[in-house]
Formats: sequence, structure tokens, C-alpha cells
Amino acid sequence: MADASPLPSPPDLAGLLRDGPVSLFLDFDGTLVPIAAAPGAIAVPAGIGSSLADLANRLGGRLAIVSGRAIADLERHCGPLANACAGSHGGEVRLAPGDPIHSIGAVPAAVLHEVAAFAGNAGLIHEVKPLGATLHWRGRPEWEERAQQFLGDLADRFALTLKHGKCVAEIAVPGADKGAAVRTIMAAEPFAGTTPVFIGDDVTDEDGFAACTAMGGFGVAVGERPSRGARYHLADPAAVFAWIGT
Ligand SMILES: O=P(O)(O)OC[C@H]1O[C@H](O[C@H]2O[C@H](CO)[C@@H](O)[C@H](O)[C@H]2O)[C@H](O)[C@@H](O)[C@@H]1O
Repeated sequence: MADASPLPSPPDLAGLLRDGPVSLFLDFDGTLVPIAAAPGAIAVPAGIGSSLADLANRLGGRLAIVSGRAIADLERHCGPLANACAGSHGGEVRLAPGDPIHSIGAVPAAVLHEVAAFAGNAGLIHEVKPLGATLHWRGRPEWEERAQQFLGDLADRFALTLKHGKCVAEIAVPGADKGAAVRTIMAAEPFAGTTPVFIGDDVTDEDGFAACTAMGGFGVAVGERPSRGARYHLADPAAVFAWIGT
């Protein structure tokens, strides 16, 4: 399919690495795995854990997965990840395998119960995460407005925040975003002082693009969503894997 984005493709990774060390931040859904009908229905490429471990080696350890999913959920799908990870939109960060997960908080149990009850009544898929809960309407688009309204009201009542994504909204602990995760990881070795590159497909990835741009790097938008802050574009997860060379 022709690439309709006005943004160019990124310069090749090998060339970037010849110019100096690069830290790579990869979103998960829509970037490493194609979007599927439900969170549990994704087709994860076989051997993704070892592909990412090889990539991390090529980058001198400067690879992080930065996802809206919880870290535990990422590892349920991919197996143990041998690189830095940020989950729950940056609310959880683990700098290296075996390190503790630093988390900025938890949502009250009452919120989780209310989201579960709404999902049950509406027939919507929902997820419970360490720092939030989602409602998905991909299979039931007629519920979008009511689900957003419900989560918005709940967020106001409990002083929580709302995140938006592709056919999903999430009530979450305030303060988590992918830009903050990039800044935390970039402050640590071996990332510090290198050129950060963030690749992602969704609106929450814009914070990662902005953080990388502010530190002398850039963002790469994946897919059809027009990006505010990316400098480059890749068409889909297959193009992402081709670019990273795995
Ligand atoms: O930051 P990401 O790694 O891209 O995670 C964002 C959300 O991804 C998942 O939802 C999305 O992907 C599902 C599977 O393809 C799809 O069914 C759903 O419509 C998408 O919104 C995940 O379930 C969420 O928890 C993540 O926040």
C-alpha cells in the first residue's frame, strides 16, 4: 500500500548508530504488534523476546519498551524481557531485568469494582492494571460516548485522570505519561547522554515523541494517525521490524 503520510521514513538505524549511540523507545500495541479485536487477541511475533534481546545487544543495552499495558501483561505476551520497560503509560518503570518495578501509585479498589460493573452491564471488555482500568468499545462502538462519560465522572469523583487510545479509555493515577518514562530512563546508564528515538502509533506516544525531541532525538509515528510531534513515519509493525532490522 502507498504511504499516505506527509512525513518521511526515518534514516536507517545502522547509519544513526555510526553517528553515535542511540536509545530506542518502542511502544507495543500498534507498533510491535498489529491492533487486534481485543487486548488478549494480539498476534505476537514468534520469538519477539529474543528479537528484542538481540536488538538491545546491538544498541548497547539502550532499548526500552514503553507501553500502556502493565509490565506484567507485556511479559505474559512476550516472555521475560531483557531490556528496560515502562508500563501503564509510564506509571511503572523497570530499568533492567530483575530490578524492582518503580510505580507511582495504585487505583482504589472501589474504582476497579465500578469499572468492572459498568463493563459487565454494557458487555464491554475491560482491563485491570496496577495503575488504572480500561473500557474497550472496539466491538461495541455504540457504547463509546457512555463509556467515556462514565469514566470521566469516575475520574472526577476519585481525583484520577483519563487517558484515551484507539477504541479505549482508561482511568488512571495522575502523573503517568510516556514522556516522564523517557526522561526517567534517559537519566540512567547506559541511556544517559545518547540520542533518544521513540516509535509509536497512538496519541499517548506523543509525550514520548516530545520528550525525545527535547533531548535532541526524534519521534517516529506508526500507522495512519496524523502525529503532532513525530519527525518521521513508518506504515505498520512490519515496517517497524524492517527498520530495526530484526
Ligand atoms: O501503549 P501501547 O503499548 O500501544 O498500549 C496501548 C493500549 O493497547 C491495548 O489496546 C489497544 O490494542 C488492543 C489490541 O490490539 C485493541 O483491541 C484496542 O482497541 C487498542 O486500544 C491495551 O489493551 C491497552 O491496555 C493499552 O493501553
